[in-house]
Amino acid sequence: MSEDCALIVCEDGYVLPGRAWGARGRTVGEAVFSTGMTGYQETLTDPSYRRQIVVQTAPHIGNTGINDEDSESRQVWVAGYVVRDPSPRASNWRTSGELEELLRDQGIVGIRDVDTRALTRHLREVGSLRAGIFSGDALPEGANQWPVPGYVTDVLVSLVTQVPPMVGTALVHEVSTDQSYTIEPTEMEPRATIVALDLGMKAGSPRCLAERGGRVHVLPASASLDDVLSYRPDGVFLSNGPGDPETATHEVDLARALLTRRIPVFGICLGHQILGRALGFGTYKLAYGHRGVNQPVKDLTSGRIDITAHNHGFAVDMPLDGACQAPADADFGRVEASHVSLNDGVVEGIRCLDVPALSVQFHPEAAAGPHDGGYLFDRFFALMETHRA
Ligand SMILES: NC(=O)CC[C@H](N)C(=O)O
Repeated sequence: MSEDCALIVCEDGYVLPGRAWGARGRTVGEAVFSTGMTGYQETLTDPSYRRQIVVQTAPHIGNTGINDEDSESRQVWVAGYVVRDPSPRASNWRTSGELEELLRDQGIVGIRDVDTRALTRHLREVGSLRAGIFSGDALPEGANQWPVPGYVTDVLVSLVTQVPPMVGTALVHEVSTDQSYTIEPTEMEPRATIVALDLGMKAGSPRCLAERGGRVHVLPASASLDDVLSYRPDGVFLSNGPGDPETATHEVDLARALLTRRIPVFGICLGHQILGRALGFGTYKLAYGHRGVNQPVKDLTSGRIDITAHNHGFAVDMPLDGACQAPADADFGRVEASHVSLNDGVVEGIRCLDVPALSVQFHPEAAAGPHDGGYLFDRFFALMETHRA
């Protein structure tokens, strides 16, 4: 193997060789694959990827470098990055830097020249796994040969299994803003006052709200009900975010209090899972999740099929065959699944019939991805308007 060798090692002992890329050293996290052909900058800066090692199935990554517009937050959040064939040179009119420089500057350990197709097939067969990327000084003696000797793999697997599994892991507090701030509507008078709870929010969501006339007060995830109510919101937005939704007890209690007060609620991804739990449904871990910008979802209300952006490893466990009583509280009335994934039948949206709340598991804000789901922001505004009237 080459001097600059690197390894990706999964907790079940599956190992693939590659070459060091980005920062050198060692990183551990949950290995997940993303099928997006575009949008690597948005993926890297999506806080929902906290503590995950992202494998890109698209073989060419970095072709357009990085630019000053496409980041979804203030930093790269992925724990590690696995690619097949990074572009040796970025070329695009918006390029402000090379991707590898960004990874190196932010200390993100990556690996290139990996057989990402084999790794993805492995993750599809056995499910998401904890994994580690090792390069430079983090490679133990004997690792520089292929196949890697069993005793070396054993040492690396023992390091990988030190990271706790994603089930039961709370990460929102690691990524949420610690300061509140306000985003003004884009080129129009405010139409609605919205509180957005930042659970690891991508920049695209408040942008979509502001473009429709929302004055968006972004609050830390730890905000209390009184903090939220002090803004006299027309509606509350629950953002995307990392970790297991079962750990989001504070946010679930907050959502329940909002439902009780009939304040319109709109949730995306983790926000959707929180609304689901607030209504009394469980959440569960998917085998390998949905990640990418090319996922077909059916809107069960209209029958329309959208191609949507996804990034979720968990899902809400609720019936798909029509409305039922919200299990948590009779006061919340009836609720139904509003969207379904056409790949695997996973629930992708919730519609409340008696309280003003809706949510989607996918990403209508796109960034990256198609804008097919943009109408959901319009539904939230319609809900706020009807409710105000
Ligand atoms: N993008 C998100 O909000 C992800 C939600 C949750 N952490 C999951 O993996 O399912």
